[in-house]
Amino acid sequence: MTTAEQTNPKEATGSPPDRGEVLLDVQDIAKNFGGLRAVDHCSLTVRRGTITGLIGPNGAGKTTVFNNITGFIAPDSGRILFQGIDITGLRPDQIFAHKLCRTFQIPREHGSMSVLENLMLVPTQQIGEHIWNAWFRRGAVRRQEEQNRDKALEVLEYLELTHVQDEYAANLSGGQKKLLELGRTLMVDPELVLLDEPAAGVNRSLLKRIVTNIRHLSSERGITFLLIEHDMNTVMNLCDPVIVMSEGRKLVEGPPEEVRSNQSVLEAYLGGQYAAAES
Ligand SMILES: Nc1ncnc2c1ncn2[C@@H]1O[C@H](COP(=O)(O)OP(=O)(O)OP(=O)(O)O)[C@@H](O)[C@H]1O
Repeated sequence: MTTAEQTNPKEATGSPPDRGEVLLDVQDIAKNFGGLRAVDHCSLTVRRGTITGLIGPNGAGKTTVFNNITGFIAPDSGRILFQGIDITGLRPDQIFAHKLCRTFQIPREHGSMSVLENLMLVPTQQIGEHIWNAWFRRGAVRRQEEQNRDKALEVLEYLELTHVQDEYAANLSGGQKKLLELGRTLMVDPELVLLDEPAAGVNRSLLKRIVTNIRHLSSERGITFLLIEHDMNTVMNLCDPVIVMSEGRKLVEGPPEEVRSNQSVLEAYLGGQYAAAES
């Protein structure tokens, strides 16, 4: 057995001791869809300052865990703490307001709006949304819109998307749409960003930019990341620690090189093929 943390599925807790405080604490969550157990008493933690990878074979339950954390699907049982606050069962917008943000496997841009407008739409506690504010506090509303626009322009510059700011979002390439998704999270200065397959459908040069951006946002702005990714090169380059899920639970957690050579991870990925080759 390697030094990667090998966990009993029912007691899957803990992480390497030499990291920052626990930012996200997923405690024993379960989610069934009819007779199918998608998440099976899964526990995991994400420590502040890390870029944590969440990997596992298709159907392991990774996206369902993301949906549970971000309020898109409530878990049937278990608890989720973010910065020590119980966020279990809160709505997505309430969780977003805690500065826990996510991107989607398939980007969800507003195609008929410009790239700049897509960013300006991100809810940043806009006072103009209340009708009486729009009537009686017009100056304040205008100032906030200006601040919002300045923030959006800064995000676009950071992500090197300024040249497409007036383009319809529908016209962006797959990689640019992923960058726009990342940009939406940056509108609220997030604490934790969950990225669902940031490398999927992205060409090599844009993938390099996305990886560089994630690294810089982590080291320069102190943003913590949890990302699901099937592209192992990206995971190995970017993530530490790496959490492996299988059959709805955390199987192993550890540094990427240890996880890669872990026997139970190989078995989980290769399943029957691996067992047959061994015998
Ligand atoms: N809304 C749903 N209704 C019914 N079954 C679902 C639903 N969402 C997910 N599942 C099932 O739950 C299981 C876990 O799915 P999930 O998408 O969480 O896995 P995953 O690890 O993210 O897989 P992938 O890597 O292929 O995206 C799968 O068997 C999937 O078919």
